[in-house]
Amino acid sequence: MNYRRFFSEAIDQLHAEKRYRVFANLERIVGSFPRALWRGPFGPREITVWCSNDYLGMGQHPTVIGAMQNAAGSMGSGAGGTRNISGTHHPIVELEAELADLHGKEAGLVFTSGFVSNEAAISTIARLLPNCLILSDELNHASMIEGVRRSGAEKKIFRHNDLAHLESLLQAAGPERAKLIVFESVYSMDGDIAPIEGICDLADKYNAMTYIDEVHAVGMYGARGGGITERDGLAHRIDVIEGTLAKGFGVIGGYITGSADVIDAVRSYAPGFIFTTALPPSIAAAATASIRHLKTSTAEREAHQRQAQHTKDVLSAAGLPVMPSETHIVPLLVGDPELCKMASDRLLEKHNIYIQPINYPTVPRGTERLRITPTPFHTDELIETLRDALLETWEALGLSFQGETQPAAAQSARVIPLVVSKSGG
Ligand SMILES: Cc1ncc(COP(=O)(O)O)c(C=O)c1O
Repeated sequence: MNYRRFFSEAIDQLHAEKRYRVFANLERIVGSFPRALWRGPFGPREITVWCSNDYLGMGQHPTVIGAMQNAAGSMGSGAGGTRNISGTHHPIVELEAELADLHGKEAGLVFTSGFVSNEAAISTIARLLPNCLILSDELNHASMIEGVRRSGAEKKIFRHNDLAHLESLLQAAGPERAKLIVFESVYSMDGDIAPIEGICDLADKYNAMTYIDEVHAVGMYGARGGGITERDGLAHRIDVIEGTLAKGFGVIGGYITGSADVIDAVRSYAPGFIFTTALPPSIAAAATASIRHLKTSTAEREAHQRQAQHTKDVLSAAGLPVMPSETHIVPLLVGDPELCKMASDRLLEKHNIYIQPINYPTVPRGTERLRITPTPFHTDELIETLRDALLETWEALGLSFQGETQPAAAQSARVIPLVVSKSGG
């Protein structure tokens, strides 16, 4: 086999399918978020980032940066070992206790990323449970899908947020079989929320275990930032709550929380936890500082919600095809991969606005979109600048406004009803 040609053809294939990804080379500057330097083909240029998952801007919070600097200054840059072999430093132990408290659970366990936490925890839990059947929402994140696959357990996919379908699968499994329901609270591409209470009711009725991914909710929802399960008073009804330290908390790492026994089992059996170097103590210290800050300060959450709603209002009033979202995520329907990339390129090159295009396989074909994530630092003025740049881009590329014919698949991805004409706002 010609290995070089093989990989070159694999890349050609991605180009042909319009799936080849180009990274924007960015440089953040503390104090100026969401502004950043884009190191593009014409040299460094200042742009506004509209697609960061540092949803609350905690990555530039002085308390978080200070905690990281202090811990790095006193404890060094790396953990120096796996958790079992010299890598368990006090800041990690503190962080795990903080996370358990955040979700009202007995114990917490930290991983190097949210991806690893899902992959390691789901695969281990479902592998340990005898003859386990996993029931997985069809829109679950790739990290959960990897966990499901790796477990080797039988899986059934239930239609997105469809309680009736989930119930029929639970019923068919029979009362004796071990069952694990895995789902997210906030779905990151559409911004919708799972019917958590209904899923818990079904789990009780059919004696299933529940595992929720709160990656796009922790820090942002609930009185103390404990996510949608905290906001809705449902955390005690979920067996395992998983989250990230990289988005709302602005650092890096992932975690699970649950009963002491479940956490102990994952800690003892999950290769993704055991056979890898622990998070640096400085990262753990920064994450703890961020969580503690957001447990008591509501200013960031309130400003975030306000600016997210304002962005939705301004863009939909201008006739732009904002898809319905119950959360801070603002998806703008394009419906074609090439046009989606062209829109993103034009926004960056002509308007100094960075929004990464979201194409298949992250979203279904025909529902390609720009996924906009406002933060508390996106001012009203920046939102108006965004609207004007989007309007110019939509006109220049002949993209569909609200109420205009969309590509077939996009038609099923509803948009917020037209408020005023597309030139309005
Ligand atoms: C729903 C969901 N779960 C898990 C992850 C992985 O989290 P992390 O970025 O911390 O690896 C992501 C990442 O984007 C995600 O969207």
